[in-house]
Amino acid sequence: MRYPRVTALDRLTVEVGAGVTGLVGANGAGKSTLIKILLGLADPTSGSATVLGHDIRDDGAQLRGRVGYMPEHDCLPGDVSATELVVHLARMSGLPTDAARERAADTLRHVGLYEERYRPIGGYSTGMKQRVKLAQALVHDPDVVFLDEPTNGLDPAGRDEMLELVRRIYDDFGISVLVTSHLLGELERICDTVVVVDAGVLLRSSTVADFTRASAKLAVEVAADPDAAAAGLAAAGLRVSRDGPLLLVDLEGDSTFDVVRDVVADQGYGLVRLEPRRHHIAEVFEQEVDDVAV
Ligand SMILES: Nc1ncnc2c1ncn2[C@@H]1O[C@H](COP(=O)(O)OP(=O)(O)OP(=O)(O)O)[C@@H](O)[C@H]1O
Repeated sequence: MRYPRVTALDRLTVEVGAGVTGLVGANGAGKSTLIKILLGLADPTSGSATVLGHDIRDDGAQLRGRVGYMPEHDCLPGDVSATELVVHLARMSGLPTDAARERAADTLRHVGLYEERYRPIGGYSTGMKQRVKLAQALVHDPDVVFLDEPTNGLDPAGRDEMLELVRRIYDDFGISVLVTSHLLGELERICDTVVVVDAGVLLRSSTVADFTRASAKLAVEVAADPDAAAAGLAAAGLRVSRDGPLLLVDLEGDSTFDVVRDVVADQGYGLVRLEPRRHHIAEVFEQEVDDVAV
């Protein structure tokens, strides 16, 4: 997708299956552009895409009937209530009036809007507005939803609640989700698959499990002084490094667990935690950058 001054998406080839998929990239990476193309709202300058088997160039109206869309920016009219807006949009999607009312009430309740839903949206907090945007994306029971930065502008507690809601869209209703964020960490928590885009170029697309594959280290936390415990474990023949209060022991096999247990018990270090370490996605990227730098 080329705009006059910038190539927003550059030879991006990606396939996304059912489940919750995260689309992550810095501001300007091309996430919103990709969503608008997939909705058939923006015409790519070259290339092709299909959504649920519909070609984006020819079947825009049909595919939008099966897709829900939560736009990024504040686009809600301030002088109507959440109920009025969501009922209206449900009817626009083809639901008869009674069904639209019923679905709107259910959906607003599901996203956590109760009595407030009868008040004008203009007086809502950012978190409530995000919930209205989410409700209207779900009200016509789509097969897939595209959520553009649903956690934008929310405080940490609001982010957690929104992420939980996003995950439940698939777990409770079987509606697949494509959700964008510039924060890798939050997508890692709720997504099955993550697609990483940078300046319009695909960096990586893989399952979160692949990203966060277990590293060959055992994280050990003890109540005693970690320096003393590190020395004790090293004396037993283990290779030990430190990550703050955590001791990272090279995992040679199952016997490493036994050696750690025995040393910690014999020396009375007081075991707090013993677990194979998993990478966070961000660490995988840092590692890849380090490898390239080396
Ligand atoms: N209508 C447009 N005309 C010209 N350039 C555009 C247009 N829309 C987006 N761009 C440019 O395309 C690039 C990708 O923008 P896009 O909004 O898709 O990124 P994004 O990853 O969604 O970021 P953000 O979260 O900030 O919206 C940016 O450089 C942006 O300035």
